[in-house]
Amino acid sequence: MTEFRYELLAQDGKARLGRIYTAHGVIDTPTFMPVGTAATVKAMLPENVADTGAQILLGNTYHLMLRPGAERIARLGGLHKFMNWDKPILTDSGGYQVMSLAKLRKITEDGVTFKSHIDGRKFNLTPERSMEIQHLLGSTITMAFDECTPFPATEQQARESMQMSMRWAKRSRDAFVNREGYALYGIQQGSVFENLRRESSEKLTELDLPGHSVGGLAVGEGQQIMFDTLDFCVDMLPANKPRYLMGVGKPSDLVGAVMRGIDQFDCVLPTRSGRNAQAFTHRGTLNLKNGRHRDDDRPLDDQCGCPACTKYSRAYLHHLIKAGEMLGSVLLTWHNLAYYQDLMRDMRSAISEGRMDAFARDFHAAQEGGDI
Ligand SMILES: CNc1nc2c(CC[C@H]3O[C@@H](OC)[C@H](O)[C@@H]3O)c3nc(N)[nH]c(=O)c3cc2[nH]1
Repeated sequence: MTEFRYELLAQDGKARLGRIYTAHGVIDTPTFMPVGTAATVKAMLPENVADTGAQILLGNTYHLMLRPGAERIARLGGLHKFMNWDKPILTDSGGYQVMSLAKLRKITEDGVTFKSHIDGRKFNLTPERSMEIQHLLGSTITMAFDECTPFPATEQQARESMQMSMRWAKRSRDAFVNREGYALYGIQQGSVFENLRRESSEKLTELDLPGHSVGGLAVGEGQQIMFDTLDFCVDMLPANKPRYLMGVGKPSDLVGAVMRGIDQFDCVLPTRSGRNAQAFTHRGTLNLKNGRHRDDDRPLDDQCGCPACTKYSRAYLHHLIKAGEMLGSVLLTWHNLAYYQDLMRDMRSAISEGRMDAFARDFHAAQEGGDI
């Protein structure tokens, strides 16, 4: 069996090249984790997600506890078997989604009670229940149960929210069932306040967890404030363990956050945008709804090897989108995931060769080059 372990292989400034060893396989970092909220990466077969280079997926406690239910997935063999994905799965703990999706939420020290946004059934989610659900799912990496502090927040609001999340982190650690090759990650909170981020990091370090995430960002603060916060909060987390920035982001967010020491990312952007005709390419972002593509027989991205770019034209993709054909969503989702994986792979190469600064300069020049 494999113990859960992080190996730091190289550094270039604050950017890190690493590898995470888990019970379900190895993850090369920096890594992007496609979001598979309801036990599927929308519009994709898992084997095709793996073809793009993804080594780990995301699942969600909130969605799966409501439907089809954690006990049901456990009876059916666990989430890996259920969705036919045998590599690592990281599941979020539910707190964020309760605040963003559920109705009639009530937060107490014990946890959160809420009504399902699907059928109105009442639920109670506590650190202990969140750990039990993620255990039933068979998650490779379990996230502590936390509250994602809204932005903006006053320092006092952020302090109270962070301190409750740290009490919940200890309850999560005490309820987590340790299995070799599996891990529980703590979630750093504290909004944009350096003193609160430090207090949160000290509390998490005391729990001696195998990995951590930076929570409470990508909540509307904007890229500059996010980067300014990362400039001081990432280094507060133990350097010998993975650092995951939750919910991030667009390509330039990923480049900037890798350069500030982040190892893991998740974001709905590549998949959600793919279903909304938006494509991320090496030369910037374009929307295939735009009529200018109707006669364009060029590939979407001439530096991409995915099926959308090697087998079809922009004109065809435009046609599928305008006709509302589901193949349009499939091909653009596939492309965006392939682009994100290529970006992470290119950053891993740049770090290993000590040329991350040059990579970032070339990346921004190509993105702003126009004429795509
Ligand atoms: C988008 N910005 C953002 N997302 C965030 C998520 C959910 C990511 C999860 O939410 C889902 O997408 C919205 C994905 O499936 C992912 O698992 C967070 N989750 C927790 N537990 N704590 C946080 O402080 C937190 C902060 C975030 N900021």
